Amino acid sequence: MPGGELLPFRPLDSSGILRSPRCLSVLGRAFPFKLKYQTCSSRPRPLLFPRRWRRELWVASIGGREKFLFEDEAKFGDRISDRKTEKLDQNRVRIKKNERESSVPLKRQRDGVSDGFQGVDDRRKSRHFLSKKRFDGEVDEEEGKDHFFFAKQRSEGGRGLSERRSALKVSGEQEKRDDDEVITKATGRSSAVENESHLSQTRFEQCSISPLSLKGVKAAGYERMTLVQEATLPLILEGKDVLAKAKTGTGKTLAFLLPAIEVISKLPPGDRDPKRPSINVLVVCPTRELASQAAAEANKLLKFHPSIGVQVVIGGTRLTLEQKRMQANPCQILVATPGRLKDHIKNTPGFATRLMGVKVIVLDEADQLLDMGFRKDIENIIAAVPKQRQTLLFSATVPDEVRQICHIAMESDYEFINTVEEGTEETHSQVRQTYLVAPLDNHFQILYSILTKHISEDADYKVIVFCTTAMVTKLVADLLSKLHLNIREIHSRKQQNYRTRVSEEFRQSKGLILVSSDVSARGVDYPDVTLVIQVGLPADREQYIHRLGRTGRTGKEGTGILILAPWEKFFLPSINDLPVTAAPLPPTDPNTRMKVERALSNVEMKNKGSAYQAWLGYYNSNKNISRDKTRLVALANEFSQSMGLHNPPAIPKLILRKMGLSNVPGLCTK
Ligand SMILES: Nc1ncnc2c1ncn2[C@@H]1O[C@H](COP(=O)(O)OP(=O)(O)OP(=O)(O)O)[C@@H](O)[C@H]1O
Repeated sequence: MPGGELLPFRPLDSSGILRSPRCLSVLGRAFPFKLKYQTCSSRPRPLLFPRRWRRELWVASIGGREKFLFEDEAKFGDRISDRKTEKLDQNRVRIKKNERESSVPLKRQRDGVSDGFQGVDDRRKSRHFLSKKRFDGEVDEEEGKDHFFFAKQRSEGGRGLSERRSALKVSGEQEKRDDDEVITKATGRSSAVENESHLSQTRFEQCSISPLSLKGVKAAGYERMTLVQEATLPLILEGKDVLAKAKTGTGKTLAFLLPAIEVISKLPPGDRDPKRPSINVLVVCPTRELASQAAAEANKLLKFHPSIGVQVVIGGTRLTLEQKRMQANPCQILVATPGRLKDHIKNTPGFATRLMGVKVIVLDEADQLLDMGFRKDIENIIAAVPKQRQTLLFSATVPDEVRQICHIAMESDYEFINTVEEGTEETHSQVRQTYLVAPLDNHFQILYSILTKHISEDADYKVIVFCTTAMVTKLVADLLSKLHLNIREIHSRKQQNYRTRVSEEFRQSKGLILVSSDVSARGVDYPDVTLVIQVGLPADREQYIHRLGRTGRTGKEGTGILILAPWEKFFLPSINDLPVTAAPLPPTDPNTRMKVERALSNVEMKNKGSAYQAWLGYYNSNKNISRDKTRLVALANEFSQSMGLHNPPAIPKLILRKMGLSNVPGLCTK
């Protein structure tokens, strides 16, 4: 978590009531969506923030002195929208209840909001199913075993494509045809530009999985196992806890789903009550898109297992709908995002009991889930499942710190499977990576030039442009639409049904650009992405790798471009072990510049103001930049100028105070 220790948000007093009308209107501007959710406009009256909300508002402290508002946009946005749907559900229940109990005095009905929250607090108090066990974060001395797993094909994988193609020729045309057929079946695309270094020589029928699972695997179009699947399957079937690291797009989802399904299919009949089956496999994913995708993959594999069901529970959808769905179609595999899972543990009758049947828990994108942003939720979830279980942690990046806290979830004798050979890159060799360094003022123009060039070169283009925050994503999407590019945007400030629709459209399409915040950075499997552009500083090395990993999946080729300002070059040493090379700047063309400037002048001022504030917040949470506040503001004002503004947008004084930016020269306040 950038920015250090987390402290409660200041303006809320201990009772959670915001009394100052001034604060309220300021907060109203800062978090309009939050106040909208509360169905309170910026009318100056006391506003009750429930206790659980107060935990969502943070002030971070650097070096114990400077305090500023910290917002993890993706997570925060998801949380707010979760609360919104949950609140709607509560209101519906309340209305029904009030309809039934028409004798309840009107005054009490009107006070329903606080009653409702009280009810939730009461429910929280009665969480007898949560153990008292605490995790103190101490490093376990006895680490698990490490397996740097190099299948015998690895050396082959290191070869260039042409060499690989001739190797295929030597080994016979028939084999090549077989392989082509497999890849075409699995991906719907020809293997002409595919590298197979992620695939092992082991076929699924060679491993000990049930005939029904094998049929499912074959029907999904998979023939040979990927390296990570080959390495982890026997260990998981043996009952081991496994931490697995494998490059992006190399089939980690199937690597944990397949053995998990096997575990369920081998459960004795006594453990399987068809009317109210317990949840046997719990998969936790950091984002909704990823959870839906994992559930879809599970459904594919379960095609011939009619008695095993899978359900997904994610924020942004109605809790009651999910409750009904789980009742109507009980499942043994549950895929969930942490926030919504916690809601079900608290609010869904019988859910906690069903969780006591968990035999396998999977943390997908484990390093992110075990990071500070999710850690508490994960600890609570782990406390809600039995101690006697198997734990699987998967990710493309496993920083040392994550290995040190693995014991939060796993037995000390867990196995560490690493399919990324030490000394080799964590990214794919078939993905060409470059970076450009240019003044902020030129970034929009450079982005536009790169996109138009790419589109002209590849009619089947499919591009993801990653931006630093949700509001900057919105701004860039607005700008590129005004430049008549075929754009979709996705970020945490969009409604879940919109996110699902756009995500599905992008999965199916070609000739489309997705402008995204980090909600698409990890795990999302969009086939055939041709180019990934990262504009501005990635949150860290891991995020750079995951974002880049949206292209070059399953051996396909791809390109990654990182656009930095000169003062962001400090990021480059953190990726200097990756094959990232400097690229020349696209030629400056006065016509393009004019076009971009004209489009910028048509972008709504409100969006520019929100982007400016979000930009300032994002870079203020980066230690390297926020150290010198005067410089930070000067840089933010460069960003403002790059949006075509002569004066920077005004920011509420309270927000600036929380950011630790009061009285910093160069800022406009309101
Ligand atoms: N054995 C296999 N043979 C061919 N394709 C496979 C195989 N296993 C998985 N795939 C395909 O590979 C693609 C990537 O899989 P998946 O999304 O699980 O990758 P990942 O390693 O989890 O990526 P990330 O690190 O980005 O989360 C999917 O489209 C999946 O269908």
